Amino acid sequence: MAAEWGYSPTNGPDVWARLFPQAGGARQSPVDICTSIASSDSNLEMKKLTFAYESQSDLRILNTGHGWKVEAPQSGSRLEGGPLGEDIYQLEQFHCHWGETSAEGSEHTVDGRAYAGELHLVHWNTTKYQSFAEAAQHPDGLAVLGVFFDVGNESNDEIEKIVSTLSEIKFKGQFTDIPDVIDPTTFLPSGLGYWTYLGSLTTPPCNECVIWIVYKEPITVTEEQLVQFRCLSACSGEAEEFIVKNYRPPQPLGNRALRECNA
Ligand SMILES: NS(=O)(=O)c1c2ccccc2cc2ccccc12
Ligand SMILES: [Zn+2]
Repeated sequence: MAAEWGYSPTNGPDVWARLFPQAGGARQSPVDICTSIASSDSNLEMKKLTFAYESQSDLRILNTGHGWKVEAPQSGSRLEGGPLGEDIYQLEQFHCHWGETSAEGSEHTVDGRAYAGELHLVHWNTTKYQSFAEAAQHPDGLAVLGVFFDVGNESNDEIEKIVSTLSEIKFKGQFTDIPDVIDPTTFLPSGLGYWTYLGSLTTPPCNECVIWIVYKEPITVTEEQLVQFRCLSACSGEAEEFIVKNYRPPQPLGNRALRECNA
C-alpha cells in the first residue's frame, strides 16, 4: 500500500525523505525569507511579472485529505515575465495551507515570522512542455504564486466563495462545483512586490521543479474563515481527523539566490 504521508510526527515532513528521496534535496521549499539577504535584480524590474486570468464558475473543489484544492486549468491564462524568462505559464490549480492557530500556518516565513496561512496559485510552463505532469519533471516546469494570509475583521469575499462549499467536501475524496464566479486575480494583494527563488513542491514527492514567487503583501481573511478550513476531515469515512495543520516548515536555502522585486 502506498505510504500515507501527512503532517503528524510519524508521517510528517521530518520523515518524508525516507519514502520520497527528493524531499531531502538541496532545492527544497518552503524557505524562511531572510529579507536582509534578498537581492534586488534589475532584470526583474525590467521584465515585469504579468498575469492574466479568466473568471470561471463551476470550478471543481475537492478535499485531498491534506486540504482543499480548486482545479482551475485555464488555457487562456498567462503568467509571464519577472523570473520566468521568455516562457508562458498557465494556471492549473490553487490550494491553501494553514495551521492549528492563526499564529502559524504559512509555509514560507519572513525573517522567522509565520503568517496565518498561505494561498498557492500553481502554474505550468506551456511554452516548453506538453502537460502539467511533464512540466513537473523539469527544473523550470512550474511556477507557484504564494500569497500570505493575515487575520483581520473583514471577511475575504473570494475566500468566502471557497468556504461556502466546504460543508459539501467535509471528507477526503469528496468534491463539488463552486457555483460562484472565481477570478484568481482577486486573490492577489494590491502591492505586487515579491521575493523569488528556485524550489520544490512543498508536499511529496517534493519535485525540485518550482519557480517560487511569494508576494510581500498579505491579504486579509477572518479567523472564522480559517476555522472553517480546519473543519475539513483527513479521512474518507466517519472517523473525524480534522485537517488542522498542513504546512511544511522552512527548509535550508543553502546557496540558492533569493531575489526581490519591489513592483
Ligand atoms: N504546495 S505546492 O504548491 O508545492 C503543491 C501542492 C501542495 C499541496 C497539495 C498538492 C500540491 C500540488 C502541487 C503541484 C504542483 C506544484 C505545487 C504543488
Ligand atoms: Zn501549496
